Amino acid sequence: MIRFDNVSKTYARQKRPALQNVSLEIEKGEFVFLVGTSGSGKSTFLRLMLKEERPTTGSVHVLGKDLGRLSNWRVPHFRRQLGTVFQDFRLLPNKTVAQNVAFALEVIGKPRAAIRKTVPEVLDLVGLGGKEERMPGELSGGEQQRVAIARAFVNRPLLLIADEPTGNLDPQTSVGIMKLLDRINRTGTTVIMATHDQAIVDQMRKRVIELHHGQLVRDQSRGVYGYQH
Ligand SMILES: Nc1ncnc2c1ncn2[C@@H]1O[C@H](COP(=O)(O)OP(=O)(O)OP(=O)(O)O)[C@@H](O)[C@H]1O
Repeated sequence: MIRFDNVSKTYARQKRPALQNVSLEIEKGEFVFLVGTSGSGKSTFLRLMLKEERPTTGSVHVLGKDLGRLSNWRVPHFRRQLGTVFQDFRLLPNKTVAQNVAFALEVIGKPRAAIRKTVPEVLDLVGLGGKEERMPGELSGGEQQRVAIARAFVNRPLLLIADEPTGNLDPQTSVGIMKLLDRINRTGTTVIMATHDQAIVDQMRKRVIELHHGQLVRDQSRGVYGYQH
């Protein structure tokens, strides 16, 4: 599903590489935590998977495609097969909860009738049934993140990429969000999540990949957070 072959990335005008000789494989259906101190390369790793950045050397394969050979005009179609969730939710503030989720389907040309049916289903799945007409500003942080997850999942992506999805949430709310991501993972969606949340990584006991100064220093199944920060 995902393969990094000897991937290094040095940003323009930087001396130190953000990623250095990273090789790994992630299989379909896995749940993977990406950990490491600030600046260790986690976001760079995720951006390479989305083809938002290109490696300086090495190759990245995602969903069977060599991203180095994927032409730019195919990138939007490629990204539609991935769902993304971020720390800061990134909802459209002037659209309702339902409109935020519907928008993800409108941009890919889904028929109206299908949208009308799917949006309430996915909002129920994330525990937001009854809040369809609220504006994002009228929701708690945890609820806003549930909307973001609904939006990411409504296309049934094969891969969900989450960059610190619990970074702005209190511990109890974070547990709810993790239960939801776990449920999504159980439907067969591969989940890759960058995080600084020690309690969550220790609780979930999933595969843990640790980066340090851009190098892969640990790859552990049923792992723990493993370092002090
Ligand atoms: N667009 C960029 N241009 C130049 N340097 C960058 C850019 N993005 C990241 N870097 C550098 O690359 C290194 C890795 O950064 P990255 O954002 O991948 O780390 P991270 O592990 O996600 O950190 P954090 O946990 O703080 O989000 C850092 O030294 C950072 O300063």
